[in-house]
Amino acid sequence: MLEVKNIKYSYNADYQALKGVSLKVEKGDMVALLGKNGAGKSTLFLHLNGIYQPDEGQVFIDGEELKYDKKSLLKFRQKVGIVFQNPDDQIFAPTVEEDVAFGPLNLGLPMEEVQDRVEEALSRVGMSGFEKTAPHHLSGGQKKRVAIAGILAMKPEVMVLDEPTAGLDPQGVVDLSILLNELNDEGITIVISTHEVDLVPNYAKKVFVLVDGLLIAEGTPKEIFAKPEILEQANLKVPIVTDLFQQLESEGFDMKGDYPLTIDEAKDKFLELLNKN
Ligand SMILES: Nc1ncnc2c1ncn2[C@@H]1O[C@H](COP(=O)(O)OP(=O)(O)OP(=O)(O)O)[C@@H](O)[C@H]1O
Repeated sequence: MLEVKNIKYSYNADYQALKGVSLKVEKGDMVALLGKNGAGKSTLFLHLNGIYQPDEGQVFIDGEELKYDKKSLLKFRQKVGIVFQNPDDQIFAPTVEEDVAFGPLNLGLPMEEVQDRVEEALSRVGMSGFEKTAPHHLSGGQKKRVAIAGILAMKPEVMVLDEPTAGLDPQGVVDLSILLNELNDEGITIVISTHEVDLVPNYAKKVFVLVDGLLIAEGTPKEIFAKPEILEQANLKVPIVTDLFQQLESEGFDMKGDYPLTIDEAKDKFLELLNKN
Protein backbone atom coordinates (compact mmCIF):
# COMPACT_ATOMS: atom_id res chain seq x y z
CA MET A 1 0.00 0.00 0.00
CA LEU A 2 2.95 2.34 0.65
CA GLU A 3 5.42 2.12 -2.18
CA VAL A 4 8.66 3.91 -3.00
CA LYS A 5 10.03 3.52 -6.53
CA ASN A 6 13.66 4.20 -7.33
CA ILE A 7 14.08 7.31 -5.21
CA LYS A 8 17.23 9.35 -5.64
CA TYR A 9 17.99 12.39 -3.53
CA SER A 10 21.02 14.66 -3.17
CA TYR A 11 21.49 17.28 -0.47
CA ASN A 12 24.10 18.94 -2.64
CA ALA A 13 25.83 18.48 -5.98
CA ASP A 14 28.56 16.18 -4.73
CA TYR A 15 26.66 13.98 -2.27
CA GLN A 16 23.79 11.64 -3.10
CA ALA A 17 22.09 10.47 0.12
CA LEU A 18 19.62 8.12 -1.64
CA LYS A 19 20.89 6.32 -4.72
CA GLY A 20 17.77 4.61 -6.03
CA VAL A 21 15.68 3.11 -3.23
CA SER A 22 12.59 1.00 -3.92
CA LEU A 23 10.45 -0.65 -1.29
CA LYS A 24 6.91 -1.79 -0.69
CA VAL A 25 5.13 -1.91 2.65
CA GLU A 26 1.92 -3.91 2.62
CA LYS A 27 -1.23 -2.74 4.40
CA GLY A 28 -1.20 -3.80 8.06
CA ASP A 29 2.51 -4.62 8.05
CA MET A 30 4.99 -3.62 10.73
CA VAL A 31 8.47 -3.19 9.28
CA ALA A 32 11.85 -2.02 10.51
CA LEU A 33 14.42 -0.08 8.52
CA LEU A 34 17.94 -0.80 9.76
CA GLY A 35 21.13 0.99 8.84
CA LYS A 36 24.11 2.64 10.44
CA ASN A 37 24.41 6.38 11.16
CA GLY A 38 24.25 8.33 7.94
CA ALA A 39 22.87 5.42 5.85
CA GLY A 40 19.93 7.58 4.70
CA LYS A 41 17.07 6.36 6.91
CA SER A 42 15.80 9.81 7.93
CA THR A 43 16.23 11.10 4.39
CA LEU A 44 14.11 8.22 3.08
CA PHE A 45 11.46 8.76 5.76
CA LEU A 46 11.18 12.45 4.93
CA HIS A 47 10.12 11.37 1.44
CA LEU A 48 7.30 9.18 2.74
CA ASN A 49 4.85 12.03 3.18
CA GLY A 50 6.35 14.54 0.83
CA ILE A 51 8.47 16.65 3.18
CA TYR A 52 11.27 16.02 0.67
CA GLN A 53 10.66 15.77 -3.05
CA PRO A 54 12.96 13.24 -4.72
CA ASP A 55 15.29 14.21 -7.57
CA GLU A 56 14.05 11.06 -9.28
CA GLY A 57 11.49 8.37 -8.42
CA GLN A 58 7.99 8.31 -6.94
CA VAL A 59 6.07 7.60 -3.75
CA PHE A 60 2.64 5.92 -3.86
CA ILE A 61 -0.06 5.22 -1.32
CA ASP A 62 -2.86 2.81 -2.23
CA GLY A 63 -1.56 3.02 -5.81
CA GLU A 64 -1.96 6.79 -5.92
CA GLU A 65 1.17 8.77 -6.73
CA LEU A 66 2.19 11.58 -4.40
CA LYS A 67 2.23 14.89 -6.25
CA TYR A 68 3.74 17.90 -4.60
CA ASP A 69 0.85 20.35 -4.86
CA LYS A 70 -0.93 21.46 -1.66
CA LYS A 71 -4.00 19.26 -2.20
CA SER A 72 -2.08 16.04 -2.86
CA LEU A 73 0.28 16.69 0.05
CA LEU A 74 -2.59 17.28 2.47
CA LYS A 75 -4.35 14.09 1.35
CA PHE A 76 -1.13 12.10 1.63
CA ARG A 77 -0.28 13.48 5.06
CA GLN A 78 -3.67 12.46 6.43
CA LYS A 79 -2.77 8.90 5.52
CA VAL A 80 0.93 8.87 6.40
CA GLY A 81 2.08 10.42 9.68
CA ILE A 82 5.75 10.80 10.56
CA VAL A 83 7.24 10.97 14.04
CA PHE A 84 10.58 12.72 13.62
CA GLN A 85 13.78 11.55 15.23
CA ASN A 86 14.05 14.76 17.25
CA PRO A 87 10.77 15.77 18.96
CA ASP A 88 11.92 19.41 19.01
CA ASP A 89 11.46 19.37 15.20
CA GLN A 90 7.84 18.37 15.70
CA ILE A 91 6.48 20.08 18.79
CA PHE A 92 5.89 23.83 18.58
CA ALA A 93 2.62 24.79 20.31
CA PRO A 94 2.64 26.54 23.71
CA THR A 95 0.98 23.62 25.53
CA VAL A 96 0.92 19.84 25.11
CA GLU A 97 -2.82 19.73 24.35
CA GLU A 98 -2.60 22.49 21.74
CA ASP A 99 0.25 20.65 20.08
CA VAL A 100 -1.59 17.34 19.88
CA ALA A 101 -4.76 19.18 18.74
CA PHE A 102 -2.96 20.98 15.90
CA GLY A 103 -3.26 18.20 13.30
CA PRO A 104 -6.91 17.27 13.99
CA LEU A 105 -7.87 20.98 14.01
CA ASN A 106 -6.21 21.38 10.62
CA LEU A 107 -8.34 18.54 9.33
CA GLY A 108 -11.34 20.73 10.17
CA LEU A 109 -12.78 18.30 12.73
CA PRO A 110 -15.40 19.52 15.23
CA MET A 111 -13.99 20.70 18.59
CA GLU A 112 -15.54 17.84 20.54
CA GLU A 113 -13.95 15.25 18.26
CA VAL A 114 -10.59 17.06 18.52
CA GLN A 115 -10.79 17.00 22.32
CA ASP A 116 -11.64 13.29 22.32
CA ARG A 117 -8.72 12.54 20.03
CA VAL A 118 -6.29 14.59 22.14
CA GLU A 119 -7.43 12.88 25.33
CA GLU A 120 -7.20 9.41 23.81
CA ALA A 121 -3.81 10.00 22.17
CA LEU A 122 -2.26 11.39 25.37
CA SER A 123 -3.67 8.52 27.38
CA ARG A 124 -2.24 5.94 24.95
CA VAL A 125 1.28 7.36 25.28
CA GLY A 126 1.00 7.68 29.08
CA MET A 127 0.90 11.50 29.06
CA SER A 128 -2.56 12.21 30.51
CA GLY A 129 -2.28 15.00 33.06
CA PHE A 130 0.27 16.97 31.02
CA GLU A 131 -2.35 18.75 28.87
CA LYS A 132 -1.53 22.26 30.11
CA THR A 133 2.23 21.76 30.37
CA ALA A 134 4.57 23.76 28.15
CA PRO A 135 6.47 21.27 25.94
CA HIS A 136 9.83 22.87 26.81
CA HIS A 137 9.22 21.84 30.44
CA LEU A 138 9.06 18.17 29.43
CA SER A 139 11.94 15.70 29.45
CA GLY A 140 13.26 14.30 26.16
CA GLY A 141 11.34 11.04 26.55
CA GLN A 142 8.12 12.87 27.47
CA LYS A 143 8.48 15.10 24.39
CA LYS A 144 8.88 11.98 22.28
CA ARG A 145 5.63 10.61 23.69
CA VAL A 146 3.83 13.89 22.92
CA ALA A 147 5.21 13.84 19.37
CA ILE A 148 3.82 10.32 18.95
CA ALA A 149 0.46 11.45 20.41
CA GLY A 150 0.33 14.28 17.85
CA ILE A 151 0.55 11.77 15.02
CA LEU A 152 -1.82 9.30 16.70
CA ALA A 153 -4.45 12.03 16.99
CA MET A 154 -4.45 12.29 13.19
CA LYS A 155 -5.52 8.62 12.99
CA PRO A 156 -3.19 7.87 10.08
CA GLU A 157 -3.26 4.65 8.04
CA VAL A 158 0.53 4.49 8.16
CA MET A 159 2.76 5.62 11.03
CA VAL A 160 6.42 6.20 10.25
CA LEU A 161 8.66 6.51 13.32
CA ASP A 162 12.28 7.59 13.07
CA GLU A 163 14.19 5.97 15.93
CA PRO A 164 11.20 6.12 18.29
CA THR A 165 12.96 4.46 21.24
CA ALA A 166 15.87 6.94 21.33
CA GLY A 167 15.69 8.89 24.59
CA LEU A 168 13.09 6.64 26.23
CA ASP A 169 13.82 4.95 29.55
CA PRO A 170 13.68 1.11 29.66
CA GLN A 171 10.02 1.03 30.74
CA GLY A 172 9.25 3.65 28.07
CA VAL A 173 10.79 1.35 25.45
CA VAL A 174 8.64 -1.58 26.64
CA ASP A 175 5.51 0.63 26.74
CA LEU A 176 6.22 1.87 23.22
CA SER A 177 6.70 -1.67 21.89
CA ILE A 178 3.36 -2.67 23.42
CA LEU A 179 1.64 0.44 22.01
CA LEU A 180 3.03 -0.14 18.51
CA ASN A 181 1.91 -3.78 18.57
CA GLU A 182 -1.58 -2.68 19.69
CA LEU A 183 -1.79 -0.04 16.95
CA ASN A 184 -0.67 -2.58 14.40
CA ASP A 185 -3.31 -5.05 15.65
CA GLU A 186 -5.86 -2.25 15.13
CA GLY A 187 -4.81 -2.12 11.46
CA ILE A 188 -2.27 0.72 11.38
CA THR A 189 0.70 0.04 9.13
CA ILE A 190 3.94 0.83 10.95
CA VAL A 191 7.40 1.66 9.62
CA ILE A 192 10.23 2.17 12.13
CA SER A 193 13.88 3.03 11.77
CA THR A 194 16.08 1.83 14.57
CA HIS A 195 19.51 0.69 15.68
CA GLU A 196 18.03 -1.42 18.50
CA VAL A 197 18.38 -4.88 16.97
CA ASP A 198 17.34 -6.58 20.23
CA LEU A 199 13.84 -5.15 19.91
CA VAL A 200 13.31 -5.65 16.19
CA PRO A 201 12.26 -9.33 16.34
CA ASN A 202 9.63 -8.43 18.96
CA TYR A 203 7.61 -6.41 16.51
CA ALA A 204 8.93 -6.39 12.94
CA LYS A 205 7.44 -8.80 10.47
CA LYS A 206 9.88 -7.59 7.86
CA VAL A 207 13.25 -5.83 7.89
CA PHE A 208 14.87 -3.60 5.27
CA VAL A 209 18.61 -2.89 5.41
CA LEU A 210 19.91 0.40 4.06
CA VAL A 211 23.61 0.98 3.38
CA ASP A 212 24.96 4.24 1.94
CA GLY A 213 21.67 5.21 0.30
CA LEU A 214 20.91 1.78 -1.15
CA LEU A 215 18.72 -1.07 0.13
CA ILE A 216 20.91 -4.14 0.26
CA ALA A 217 18.50 -6.66 1.80
CA GLU A 218 14.94 -7.33 2.88
CA GLY A 219 13.41 -10.29 4.67
CA THR A 220 12.03 -11.55 7.94
CA PRO A 221 14.14 -10.85 11.06
CA LYS A 222 15.12 -14.56 11.02
CA GLU A 223 16.38 -14.28 7.45
CA ILE A 224 18.23 -11.00 7.94
CA PHE A 225 19.92 -11.92 11.25
CA ALA A 226 21.13 -15.16 9.70
CA LYS A 227 23.23 -13.25 7.16
CA PRO A 228 26.53 -12.13 8.74
CA GLU A 229 27.74 -10.52 5.51
CA ILE A 230 24.68 -8.23 5.38
CA LEU A 231 25.03 -7.31 9.07
CA GLU A 232 28.71 -6.53 8.64
CA GLN A 233 28.07 -4.33 5.61
CA ALA A 234 25.42 -2.41 7.56
CA ASN A 235 27.45 -2.16 10.80
CA LEU A 236 24.77 -4.13 12.64
CA LYS A 237 24.98 -6.85 15.25
CA VAL A 238 22.67 -9.80 15.83
CA PRO A 239 20.33 -9.53 18.86
CA ILE A 240 22.15 -10.33 22.11
CA VAL A 241 20.26 -13.61 22.64
CA THR A 242 21.20 -14.73 19.13
CA ASP A 243 24.83 -13.92 19.89
CA LEU A 244 24.64 -16.08 23.02
CA PHE A 245 23.34 -19.08 21.08
CA GLN A 246 25.91 -18.64 18.34
CA GLN A 247 28.56 -18.79 21.07
CA LEU A 248 26.95 -21.88 22.59
CA GLU A 249 27.10 -23.51 19.17
CA SER A 250 30.83 -22.94 19.03
CA GLU A 251 30.97 -24.78 22.40
CA GLY A 252 29.41 -27.81 20.75
CA PHE A 253 25.63 -27.29 21.11
CA ASP A 254 23.80 -28.24 17.93
CA MET A 255 21.50 -25.36 16.91
CA LYS A 256 20.53 -26.90 13.55
CA GLY A 257 20.86 -23.44 12.01
CA ASP A 258 17.94 -22.10 14.09
CA TYR A 259 19.02 -19.31 16.44
CA PRO A 260 16.56 -17.65 18.83
CA LEU A 261 16.00 -13.93 18.31
CA THR A 262 13.88 -13.10 21.35
CA ILE A 263 13.90 -13.94 25.06
CA ASP A 264 10.83 -16.17 24.62
CA GLU A 265 12.48 -18.10 21.80
CA ALA A 266 15.68 -18.34 23.86
CA LYS A 267 13.77 -19.75 26.85
CA ASP A 268 12.19 -22.46 24.67
CA LYS A 269 15.56 -23.31 23.12
CA PHE A 270 17.25 -23.56 26.54
CA LEU A 271 14.55 -25.92 27.78
CA GLU A 272 14.90 -28.01 24.62
CA LEU A 273 18.69 -28.19 25.04
CA LEU A 274 18.44 -28.97 28.77
CA ASN A 275 15.92 -31.73 28.21
CA LYS A 276 18.29 -33.38 25.75
CA ASN A 277 21.21 -33.39 28.20
N1 LIG B 1 20.28 18.68 5.78
C1 LIG B 1 21.34 18.01 5.30
N2 LIG B 1 22.27 18.63 4.52
C2 LIG B 1 23.31 17.94 4.00
N3 LIG B 1 23.53 16.62 4.21
C3 LIG B 1 22.65 15.96 4.98
C4 LIG B 1 21.52 16.61 5.57
N4 LIG B 1 20.81 15.71 6.28
C5 LIG B 1 21.48 14.54 6.15
N5 LIG B 1 22.58 14.69 5.37
C6 LIG B 1 23.53 13.63 5.00
O1 LIG B 1 22.83 12.59 4.32
C7 LIG B 1 23.29 11.32 4.76
C8 LIG B 1 22.11 10.52 5.28
O2 LIG B 1 21.65 11.14 6.47
P1 LIG B 1 20.38 10.59 7.26
O3 LIG B 1 20.09 11.56 8.35
O4 LIG B 1 19.30 10.28 6.30
O5 LIG B 1 20.97 9.22 7.87
P2 LIG B 1 20.34 8.23 8.95
O6 LIG B 1 20.46 6.86 8.38
O7 LIG B 1 19.00 8.68 9.35
O8 LIG B 1 21.39 8.38 10.15
P3 LIG B 1 21.20 8.27 11.76
O9 LIG B 1 21.12 6.81 12.09
O10 LIG B 1 22.47 8.87 12.26
O11 LIG B 1 19.98 9.05 12.14
C9 LIG B 1 24.37 11.56 5.81
O12 LIG B 1 25.64 11.43 5.19
C10 LIG B 1 24.13 12.99 6.24
O13 LIG B 1 25.35 13.63 6.58
